[in-house]
Amino acid sequence: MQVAMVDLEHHFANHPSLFTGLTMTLVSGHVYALTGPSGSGKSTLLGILAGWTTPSSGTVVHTGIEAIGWVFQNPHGVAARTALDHVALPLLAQGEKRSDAEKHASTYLARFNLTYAANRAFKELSGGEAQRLMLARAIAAAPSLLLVDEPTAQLDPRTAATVNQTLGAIADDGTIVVVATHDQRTREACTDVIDLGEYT
Ligand SMILES: Nc1ncnc2c1ncn2[C@@H]1O[C@H](COP(=O)(O)OP(=O)(O)OP(=O)(O)O)[C@@H](O)[C@H]1O
Repeated sequence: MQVAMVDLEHHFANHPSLFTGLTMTLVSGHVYALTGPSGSGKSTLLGILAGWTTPSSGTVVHTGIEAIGWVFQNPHGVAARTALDHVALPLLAQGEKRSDAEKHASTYLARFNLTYAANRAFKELSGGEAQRLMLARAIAAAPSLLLVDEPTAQLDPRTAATVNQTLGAIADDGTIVVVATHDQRTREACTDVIDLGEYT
């Protein structure tokens, strides 16, 4: 399973290039921090990796990528549903029995330090808990490629730290993870860095 970026260049009509000459192969089990100044094209590159945006030149070759997951900067959940329900849902959708899905969901909650919050409604969760829940839910859906956009942007530094602590373990199942971020500590929690500042 891999995603190969080959000589990518992108610019919007009548604008200069955001990045150029970007060649890199993303592999299973790695968590890539996607960094660069504001406006350098991080979100645009996530869209290119997902296949939503066609690069101006170069190619992205997906090998063995079946499902792509996203986690956005603002957590979205169902207010009255519990944390456990949010993670069990993708497992039920994969055909697991409810009892198995809940057991399995509990292990994902544990991985993101949320065991204590399993039976809390989404609306009762703090920003950091809700963001960790989004990561747990995304991983439970077993994507081959997970794209995460600024997971700590809305969080204070202490809460952000609780999210960053879980990032290292996020690719344990072999998922390829790309995290767009401005946060130095998020960057340090990842295994690799793609710095768009190097491709201008
Ligand atoms: N559809 C579009 N048409 C024209 N310009 C666009 C479009 N989408 C984004 N841009 C511009 O391209 C540049 C890169 O945007 P992008 O959101 O990818 O940057 P970013 O690195 O994610 O920024 P930030 O760190 O501020 O979130 C910005 O100047 C943005 O205004």
